Amino acid sequence: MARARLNSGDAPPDDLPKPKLTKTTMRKAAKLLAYLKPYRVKFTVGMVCLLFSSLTILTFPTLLGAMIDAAQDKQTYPWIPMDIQTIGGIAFAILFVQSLLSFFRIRLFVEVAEKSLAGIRRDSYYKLITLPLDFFSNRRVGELNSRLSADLAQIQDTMTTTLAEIIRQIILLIGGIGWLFAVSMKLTLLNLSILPILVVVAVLFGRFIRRLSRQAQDRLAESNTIIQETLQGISNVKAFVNEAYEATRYTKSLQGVVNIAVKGATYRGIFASFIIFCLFGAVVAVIWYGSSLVALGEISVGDLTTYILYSLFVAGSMGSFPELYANIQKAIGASERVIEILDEQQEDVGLLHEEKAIRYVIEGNIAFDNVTFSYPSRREITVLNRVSFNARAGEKVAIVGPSGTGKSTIAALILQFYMPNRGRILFDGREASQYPLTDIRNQVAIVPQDVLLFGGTIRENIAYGRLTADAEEIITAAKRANAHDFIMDFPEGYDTVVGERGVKLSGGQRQRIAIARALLKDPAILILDEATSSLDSESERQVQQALEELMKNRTSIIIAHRLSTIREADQIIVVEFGKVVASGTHEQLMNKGEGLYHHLYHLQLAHR
Ligand SMILES: Nc1ncnc2c1ncn2[C@@H]1O[C@H](COP(=O)(O)OP(=O)(O)OP(=O)(O)O)[C@@H](O)[C@H]1O
Repeated sequence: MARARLNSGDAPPDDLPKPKLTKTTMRKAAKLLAYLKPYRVKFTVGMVCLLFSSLTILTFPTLLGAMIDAAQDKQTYPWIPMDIQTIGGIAFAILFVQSLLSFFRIRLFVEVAEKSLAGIRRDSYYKLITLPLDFFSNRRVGELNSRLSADLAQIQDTMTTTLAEIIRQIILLIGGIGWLFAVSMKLTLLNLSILPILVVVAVLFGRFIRRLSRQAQDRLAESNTIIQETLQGISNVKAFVNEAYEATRYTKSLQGVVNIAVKGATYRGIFASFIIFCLFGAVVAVIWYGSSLVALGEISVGDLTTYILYSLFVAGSMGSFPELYANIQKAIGASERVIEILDEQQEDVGLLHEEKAIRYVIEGNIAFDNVTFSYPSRREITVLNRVSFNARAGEKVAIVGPSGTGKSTIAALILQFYMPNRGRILFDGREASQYPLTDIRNQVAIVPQDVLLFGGTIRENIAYGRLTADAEEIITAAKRANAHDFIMDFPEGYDTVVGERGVKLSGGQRQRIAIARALLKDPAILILDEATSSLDSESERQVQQALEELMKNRTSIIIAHRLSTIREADQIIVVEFGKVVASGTHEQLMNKGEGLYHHLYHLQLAHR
């Protein structure tokens, strides 16, 4: 049964998993009902409207039957006057009340559902942004996002329509069957012996057809992937002269779509004729038998009309239950997954601006004391093994080593994205755990390898370093980061929108924006994850200059890929397979005459 959507948001996809309805799953889902609590008065009023609007609908068949009987000078029920005009008037009055009740029901339910859903959405988002990084490393963010929005859309659909619909259909079903028995016991028994069989067959057949059409959709999606792939890699297709191969591949895939669609059409055709035959067959049977009862004088024509109308109600609600039940199942599965996210353990990060204020100032001394670490998602691999080093406030410390040895992991640990399994990380001689998490992150800035800018203006992107910065401070930071000139070259200057819908910035430009952002933050500790991809020499010079400016007066941890840039470092730490294998200044390490650093340095010189 197709129902119009009354709410915002995307329609939930059909393929949401449906869990078994058990006590535990229901109890979990019920947790979300707490979000309805603040709106319980409106919800209750909505329920009352729903109850009365469903009950009023049930009076119509009786009234209409009585009207037909009144036309033949018969009075079916003593409590309904035998006058067409009066009955017509009553019917319209009830209709009016019913419409009013329906309006309030829909209006209140949608309001309550939207408001409580906004609460669930808000809490899920708050939770997501305060979850530790580990949570995200196990999941693909795009998937998480679409999963969550599909789940929330399903819950929303259930809250706004499915719940109300179930209650309405139950009232119609019970009330309808009650009235059917009241009108004619014999007819009802005949009817009840056919209807359920019909409904069951229809539901089963319907499910089979739905599966077929889903297969057709999947096939179509597959063939669309071919188009997408080839268009994205069109230069490859052309370079390898593989047009013919792709054309055949697509044609084959299309043939598959057609085959399955035609198969679906055959079954759909059978199904439609079967349903039409049975539905009308049932109507014919009831009217046939009913008419003979009328002929025998057992029931009146009005009764027969009343009866037919009630049977339609009952059949309608029986038919709607499978879909409603499936929706509830999906909603419960969706709630479970949302609850799982809401129950995750979050980091100790507040969501109020006041909570950002720094309580313990860090001067900039960092020490790693025998730190051993493996990522929670890959416990079996020890990424850092008893790593120790000491960076005094204001020093430049470079970390070098082959790719994949754990350099970026050291940066992630300084930022407290993860906690060491063993050993300690100290800031100014105090253990990291003694500081509030926000204090550490507020006083450490990172200029990452791959700078991600948000889809806003350049001004907003720089201000992300310190949201309270004024226009002048932003410009000063940009000037110090060698970014001001290129920003002013854009017609809209600082208001230039970057990212997908705006200007695409070059790697070097993005880095300078990130440097300006870090300058604005003015941290005690700076982590510089050098970009692996090399910039052209002019851009490189500009970035290098900006970095020198940024590194002044603070502790800098440089994860270096180009050894030429770190010759001046106060200390170079050489890491291999997660262990510190050597440390010292450039001269000290070179003077050894052998070792990893020496080797790497010569390797890079040779590649110049
Ligand atoms: N989130 C993560 N979950 C699990 N393993 C990870 C994660 N991030 C990195 N690793 C693994 O940890 C090891 C160290 O990675 P890391 O990024 O610290 O190396 P790196 O020295 O910075 O490398 P590069 O120089 O290539 O940037 C690698 O084997 C990597 O596969």
